[in-house]
Amino acid sequence: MSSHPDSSPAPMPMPLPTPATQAGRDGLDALLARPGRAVLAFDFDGTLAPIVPDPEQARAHPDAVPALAALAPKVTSVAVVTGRPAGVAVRNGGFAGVPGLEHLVVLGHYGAERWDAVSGAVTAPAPHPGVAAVRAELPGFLDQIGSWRGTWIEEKGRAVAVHTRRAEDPQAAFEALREPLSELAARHDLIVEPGRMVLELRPPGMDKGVALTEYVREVAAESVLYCGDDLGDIPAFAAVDKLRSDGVPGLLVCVGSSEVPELADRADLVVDGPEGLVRLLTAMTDQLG
Ligand SMILES: O=P(O)(O)OC[C@H]1O[C@H](O[C@H]2O[C@H](CO)[C@@H](O)[C@H](O)[C@H]2O)[C@H](O)[C@@H](O)[C@@H]1O
Repeated sequence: MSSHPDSSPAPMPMPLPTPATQAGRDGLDALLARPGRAVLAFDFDGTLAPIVPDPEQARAHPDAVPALAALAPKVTSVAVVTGRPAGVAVRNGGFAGVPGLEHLVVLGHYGAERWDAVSGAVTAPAPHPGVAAVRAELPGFLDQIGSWRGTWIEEKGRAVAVHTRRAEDPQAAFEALREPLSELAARHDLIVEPGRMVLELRPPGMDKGVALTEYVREVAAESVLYCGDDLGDIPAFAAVDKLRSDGVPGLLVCVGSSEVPELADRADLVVDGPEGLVRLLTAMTDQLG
């Protein structure tokens, strides 16, 4: 066999996995049959970006943005739907100015904020007054209910999050703080959004399911793929279920983890970490030619 670059064989296309459910297979078939009418939406942390102890250090997997950029021109739209502020997801994801992602949309704060690559601007509602009140009260409140060493507060602008991943016992800290933080949130007309070793106090009225459904309608998509890894993605999974019952085929993909087993149970396809998602995106791109 010659090793000359001109005569080297073309790389083998990445094999496309088969979804475990009929609804998922229908969703994937519809997406591949009419990619020009499909929306692909992805969570950020744990899905496009590996989980790390410090949220500031989270970055998209190095192959994730190139994989999205290769696939995006073949479909109607690619969106990132995240609990992060939209601007933070854009920065940590490295999503701005990427050829192929000229029409990317990032729906931040569970859909309350929106960044789009066309304008490069973020639109957002007025801040909820409860967030400022909770921000002021939270440090003293945490001291009062007991010291969970390693627990810390993430300032998110339109929300505040209490992280337990770096506590001595992350799960015990999460469980112990959940109820008191729910009461604190309720006193200020906020809700608690639980996630992977994090309890976020944020305004009510928006979730990833509402955000995804509105976006699918806005771009008149005829099929949808949603991929996530966390509890905050469950409303988006439920939204895809509802869209399917309304006649819009969909594929639910879970980036599996031992921290959120319930999401894998609801998915049509489970992939192994952001690397597994990159393999899926590459296989879809290969399939679409
Ligand atoms: O909707 P997402 O994009 O999944 O964002 C949800 C939360 O993600 C971040 O926290 C998670 O990722 C961190 C970095 O890997 C990790 O340290 C933490 O334990 C995870 O919960 C982010 O910090 C939160 O604000 C988001 O709500």
